[in-house]
Amino acid sequence: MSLWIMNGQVWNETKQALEVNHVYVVDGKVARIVTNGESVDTAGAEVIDATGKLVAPGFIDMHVHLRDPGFEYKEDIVTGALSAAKGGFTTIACMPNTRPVTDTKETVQYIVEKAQQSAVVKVLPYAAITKNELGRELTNFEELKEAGAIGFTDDGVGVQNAQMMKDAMYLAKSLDMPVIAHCEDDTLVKGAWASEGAFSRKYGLKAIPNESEAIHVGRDVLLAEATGVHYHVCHVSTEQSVRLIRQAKQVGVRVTAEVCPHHLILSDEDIPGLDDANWKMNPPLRTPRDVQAMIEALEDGTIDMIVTDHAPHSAEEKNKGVDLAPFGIVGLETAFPLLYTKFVATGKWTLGFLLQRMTADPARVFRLNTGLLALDAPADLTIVDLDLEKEVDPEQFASKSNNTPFGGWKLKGWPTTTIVDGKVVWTE
Ligand SMILES: NC(=O)N[C@@H](CC(=O)O)C(=O)O
Ligand SMILES: [Zn+2]
Ligand SMILES: [Zn+2]
Repeated sequence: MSLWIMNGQVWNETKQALEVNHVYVVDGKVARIVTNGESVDTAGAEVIDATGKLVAPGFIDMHVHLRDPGFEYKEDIVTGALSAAKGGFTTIACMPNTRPVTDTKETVQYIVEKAQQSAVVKVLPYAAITKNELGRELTNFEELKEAGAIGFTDDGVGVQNAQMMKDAMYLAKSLDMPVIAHCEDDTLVKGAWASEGAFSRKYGLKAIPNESEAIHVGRDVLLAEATGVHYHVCHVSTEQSVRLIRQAKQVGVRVTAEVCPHHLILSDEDIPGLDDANWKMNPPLRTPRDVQAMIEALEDGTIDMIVTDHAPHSAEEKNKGVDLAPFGIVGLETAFPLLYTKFVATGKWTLGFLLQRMTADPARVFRLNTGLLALDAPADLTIVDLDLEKEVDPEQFASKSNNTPFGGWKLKGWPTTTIVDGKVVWTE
C-alpha cells in the first residue's frame, strides 16, 4: 500500500517559506520527502495531485466532546470523527462528560473499541477524575489507564474541593498520567452565562467574573508544584489565568495550557444580543483585553496549543432561549480556516507557527506518536487549499450539530483531503 502525494507545498521551517515537495507514503508511514529533480520509483502507488495546496501534518485536537455514549442525538464517535477529518484533524481526544460519564473501564473500552471499528480519525479518550464528575469520590485511575484513558479530567465542571484535586494529582503522578482541568469556581459563577464586561453591563445581566477561572488555575499550579504532576489547563480565557500560568512555568511547574479559536477571535463585545445561544459557551467570551492576552500567551508559549472544545448541542436545545440553552459551540470544521484567515493571511503569524500549535506542540505535550511530517512518522496528513475562499455553512457540517457563531463568515484555507496512517479518510 503506497501513496504518492505530488507537488504539494510543505512548510520549511528553516527557510520560513513553503516549498514544493512530494511525499511518498508506504505502509502507513512517510517513506520519502522528495524535492523536485530527485527521482523515485512510485509504480503502483495511489496518486494525489496536491499542486498549489498545503501538505501538513494532520491537526491534533486535545479537547473534543463526542457525546458518545449517551447523547448520540448531539454527536457520536462516527460523526464526530468525520467532522474532525473534514476539519483536517487526524487525532482527537474526547472528554468524559458522556452518559454514563466515562468513569469506568467498561466505558473507556467502549469508546476505544467503537473508535477502532468505525472512526476515521484517531480517538483518544480521557476518563473522569471523580465518579459521575460529582467531585465526591475519585475514580479508579489505574484501571482507567489500563483500559486506554490518556489522562484524567472532569471537563464540564471544575473540581471544587482542593484536597480532592491534590489527591487526584498524586495518584496521576504515580501513574505518569496528566491531570486536565476545567477551571471554574462554582461559588463565583452563580447562574450567570456572560462574562463581566461591556455586554453584560449593557443588558444588565448577572456576570461571570474572570476570577472564577483564575482562582482554580492559581490553586492548581500550587498543587501541581507540590505533587509534581503534569497539569494541563483547559480552554484558558482570562488575562489572570495566563499570568498565573506564565509565572508557574517560570519557576518550573509542569503546567501546560490550551486555548480555543473563539477565545482568540471573539470578545463579549461581538455578541449580537440575547437571541442567539450560539454565542453562549463555557468559558464565556471575555473582554477584548482578555482576547489580546490569549494571543500574546499563545505567541510566547505560555499557552502551548490550540484546541476546539467542539461541543455539539441540538438545535432544539440551543433554541430554548439563551438562559436555558446549554453552553458550547462546535469547532472542528471551522478551526483552521478561522485561524488561517485571521492570523496567517493577515501576516500576524507565520503558517509554520499556526501549524506547530495545532500539530507538533500538542503531540509533544501529550507524548503522541504523530504531529510531524517527517521520515518514518505515521502518515497522518492534511491537504489544505489555502486560497480557497468559502462561507461557513453550518448546514453542511459533517457533525450532527451546527451550533456555531461563525455561520456566514467568509474564510480562506479549507482542508480538501485528510489522510490517517496513509489512508485517505476524507476528501472533498
Ligand atoms: N465548553 C462548553 O461550553 N461546553 C462543554 C463543556 C466544557 O467544555 O466545559 C460541553 O460539554 O458542552
Ligand atoms: Zn470545560
Ligand atoms: Zn470541553
